[in-house]
Amino acid sequence: MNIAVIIAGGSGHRMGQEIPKQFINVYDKPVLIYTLESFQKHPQIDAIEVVCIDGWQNVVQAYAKQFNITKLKWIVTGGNSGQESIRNGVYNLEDKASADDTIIIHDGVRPLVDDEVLTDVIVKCQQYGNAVTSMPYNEQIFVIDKDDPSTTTQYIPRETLRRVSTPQAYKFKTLDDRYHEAFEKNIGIEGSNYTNTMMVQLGEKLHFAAGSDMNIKLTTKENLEMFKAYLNLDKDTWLK
Ligand SMILES: C[C@](O)(CO)[C@H](O)COP(=O)(O)O
Repeated sequence: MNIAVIIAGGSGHRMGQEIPKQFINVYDKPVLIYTLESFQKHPQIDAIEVVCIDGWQNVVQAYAKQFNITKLKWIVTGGNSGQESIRNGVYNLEDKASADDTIIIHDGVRPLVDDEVLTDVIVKCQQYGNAVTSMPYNEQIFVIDKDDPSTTTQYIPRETLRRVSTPQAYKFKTLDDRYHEAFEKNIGIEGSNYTNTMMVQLGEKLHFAAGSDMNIKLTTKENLEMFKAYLNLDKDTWLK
């Protein structure tokens, strides 16, 4: 089975809105539903779990019914951080998923994930045991000087870098075991950590899958405007 775990646990403070960003309506549809529709229509996705900010579970249920997200099987309450939310989603699958199932973790606020990106991350995970969506860097990256943070004297050659996003796919047993280990040992769970950085800190080798420039994360108001522009560029795909 291929199970999507959609992380919708954030409160959206960075966008300066009262309503969490995954629930903001764009052309009469919540951002989260655009994301769920991408998984709903992908033939290789068997089931969807949403990890949701507390208090919004009924809203997710109602929207899923309204927009016909029939693959949605479970709604789990998020935690106090991104890593706690993903962990809750993974632990909820312990009596539902098999060891070899592919678990596709995705940010609920990345609504423009397309079929090619989803297919590649699933295929690569089945081939290598895990896969993370990634893109090359096309800007130069300079390191902040620790004694004088508004200056720099060092850069990282961009050819040596990949920027990683979601979806990311992992085999269920490894993912579940690694979350237990990480929370027991307090490794890779603080601050801006995510499944990918936790896995690397625990010694796993990750495999790159194809990414897309369109697969933006809606963090700021400007991202939201960009999202609308993309929707209008390809109305047939996204605004049906
Ligand atoms: C993929 C990711 O950038 C972590 O590598 C993820 O999108 C981070 O999400 P966050 O909500 O900004 O922590």
